Amino acid sequence: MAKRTPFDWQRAHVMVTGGSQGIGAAVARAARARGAAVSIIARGEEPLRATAEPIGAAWASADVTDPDGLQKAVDELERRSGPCDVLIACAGTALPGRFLEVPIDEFESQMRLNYLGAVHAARAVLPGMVSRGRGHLVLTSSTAGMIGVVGYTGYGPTKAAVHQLAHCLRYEVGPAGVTVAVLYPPDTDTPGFEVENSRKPPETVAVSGAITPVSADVVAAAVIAGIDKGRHHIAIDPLTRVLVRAGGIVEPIVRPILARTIGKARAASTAPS
Ligand SMILES: CCCCCCCCCCCCCCC[C@@H](O)[C@@H](N)CO
Repeated sequence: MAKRTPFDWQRAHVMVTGGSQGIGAAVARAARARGAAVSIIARGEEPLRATAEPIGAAWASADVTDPDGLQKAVDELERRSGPCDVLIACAGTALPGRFLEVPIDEFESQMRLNYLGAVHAARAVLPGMVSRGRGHLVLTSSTAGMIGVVGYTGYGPTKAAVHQLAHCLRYEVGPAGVTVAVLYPPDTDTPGFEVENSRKPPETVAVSGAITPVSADVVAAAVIAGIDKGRHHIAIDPLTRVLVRAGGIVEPIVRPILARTIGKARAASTAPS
């Protein structure tokens, strides 16, 4: 079998959406450390500047839910640092809660940001990648996009949608030389995770406990290794790796185990003290 040519980071222009903090910022730093030209896109100018300037990255402020604004930012960054070779779509949020207690607009806002934000980012860079016959897209799903997790009725479907987007898109752009990869981070220690934790129902905390949170740098290192190896699936922890491999076979096995954990957590949280 022909040996893969290692990815040439030194000649690459890497763009990261949601790049001003958390996983996005860690990925930007890791790509920069490999010698890539890095551009980061996020909404707030101050956090962007604070992340970009110390590592010598370019930045542009844009909201990934606004396709026109995002396209302008991508065009500007491509004028500055050359065509985008790698797009890592990290912008996203998780707003857990019980289905009937989550405000209805949060279902829509999470779908707009997590799913449509990935769609808009991919559409902004794909015409160029396809015409050049090369490129890497990394779209961020989640462990919670692979398996139903209690308390994530608003979030999980957005990440399942990202997973499906990548699978459908790969058929179209793979033959043109573009690799479409899906990243499945478990709980990751980021500023967003602190906010998420503050609103998790106890049963979500109980189930999430099955996987120990990882650092954003660990996720970033997995992204870099995944691109180096041309992987289509980038999972970090062993449990998520099993879920990614086994997909639908695992769900019926896992469901009764999770149901017991949830039952115990509910009973403990409603027991009189
Ligand atoms: C023997 C099988 C047990 C299976 C247990 C599966 C538990 C799965 C726990 C998933 C935790 C949720 C992961 C969400 C991760 C992030 O996407 C989220 N925190 C966003 O910030």
